[in-house]
Amino acid sequence: MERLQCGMSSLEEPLGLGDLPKLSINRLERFSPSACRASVDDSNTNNYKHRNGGNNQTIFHSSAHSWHMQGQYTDSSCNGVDMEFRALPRKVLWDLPRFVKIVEVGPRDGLQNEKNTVPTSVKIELIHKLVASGLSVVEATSFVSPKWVPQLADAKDVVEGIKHVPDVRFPVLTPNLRGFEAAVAAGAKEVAVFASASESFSKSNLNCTIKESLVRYHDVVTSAKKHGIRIRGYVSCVVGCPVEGTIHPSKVAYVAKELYDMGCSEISLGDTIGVGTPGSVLAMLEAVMSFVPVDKIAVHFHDTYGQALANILVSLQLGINIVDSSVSGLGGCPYAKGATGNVATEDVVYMLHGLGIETNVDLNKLMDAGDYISKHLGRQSGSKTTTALRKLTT
Ligand SMILES: CC(C)(COP(=O)([O-])OP(=O)([O-])OC[C@H]1O[C@@H](n2cnc3c(N)ncnc32)[C@H](O)[C@@H]1OP(=O)([O-])[O-])[C@@H](O)C(=O)NCCC(=O)NCCSC(=O)C[C@@](C)(O)CC(=O)[O-]
Repeated sequence: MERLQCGMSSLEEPLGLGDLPKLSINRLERFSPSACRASVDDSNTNNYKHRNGGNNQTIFHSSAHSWHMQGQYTDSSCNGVDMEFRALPRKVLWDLPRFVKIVEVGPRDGLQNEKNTVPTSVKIELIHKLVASGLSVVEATSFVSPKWVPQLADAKDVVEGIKHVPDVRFPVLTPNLRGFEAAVAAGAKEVAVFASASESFSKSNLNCTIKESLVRYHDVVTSAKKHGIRIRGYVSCVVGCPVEGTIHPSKVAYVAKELYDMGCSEISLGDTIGVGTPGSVLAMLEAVMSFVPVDKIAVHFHDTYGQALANILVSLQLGINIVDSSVSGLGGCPYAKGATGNVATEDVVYMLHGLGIETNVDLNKLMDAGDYISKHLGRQSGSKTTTALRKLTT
């Protein structure tokens, strides 16, 4: 009990650089002004380095100076002031990827937490709208116990309703072999397993210890390999846990390494209760990157404390180019008290396009998908971008 109170109170303060563990944090040096200057000097006007799977590659960002309005880039003419603006992001922000793959998790992470179960037909229509916006990976549902997550008890029907959609990945969550087999029987081509860096959260979310969950997932991965099914691995509570408080990066690195070594093709790091700040996220990523290649890491931020975009930016600067997000900022975990929604996909797209990073997503169509589900849920969109842009156009 004493431990629990202690843990809870530690989450009242933001986790910052003061909480950095004694890990090798040599990458921090790359954030120093002198390191940035060196990078800009090396860049020779429009070119600069970015890391891709550990290799340095020179890229060109023609629209890094642009801002994004109603789905359009607004490139102004090249006068002296514009040139200065164009140079600015490269002086301050560097090492950014050219393309970011967005993994839309709204239909699963978003809708699993709704008080009223959303009808299957609405879920399917939402997924179609998300795909129409250009998203190429949409996490569709979970094959978990309906006693634990009744909102997603229609998983089979959802997969049935989207299986004809070509060229889009639809991963589904599977907590055990039983869920995996049901997913494959329904026609799923990709699954995700979800472990935790916190023992307490593992117990409340999966009713087992971290080790037991990893044993289960080993069976799932073995079976997935046999079926040629791609498998994603989540680690939740990567910065903080609602019960244990601060989670040490070494615990996250351990679970991430286990999932990667057993054969997960991508490891998504979930700040389940959204307590991370760029300082604590940096330390956590640093630890994981010692064991998992940067191009296999995704970040998954809930926006409880309004830190998600800042955390994504710091992740991009480390070379990560896969970002999970949820349309309209839907979400939360039924087993993580106090967790609010994921960062809104619309806000992520707005920021990325503003940085000149491509996503292949049409912001207007994405906002339409957000409007559709928000209207159904009877509430305003959780996306600040949608709120701002809709005010301009109505
Ligand atoms: C893992 C269990 C099943 C253990 O649950 P349990 O109660 O320990 O397991 P059990 O084996 O005793 O089974 C209980 C009942 O569920 C059935 N069952 C068992 N497995 C399945 C299955 N796959 N599909 C359908 N039914 C299943 C099983 O047959 C049995 O039915 P009964 O005999 O009582 O009628 C349960 O704890 C569970 O389903 N947990 C999932 C909870 C969940 O989905 N949480 C939200 C995920 S969000 C998250 O983890 C974070 C993430 C990924 O979003 C990242 C982030 O945000 O940071």
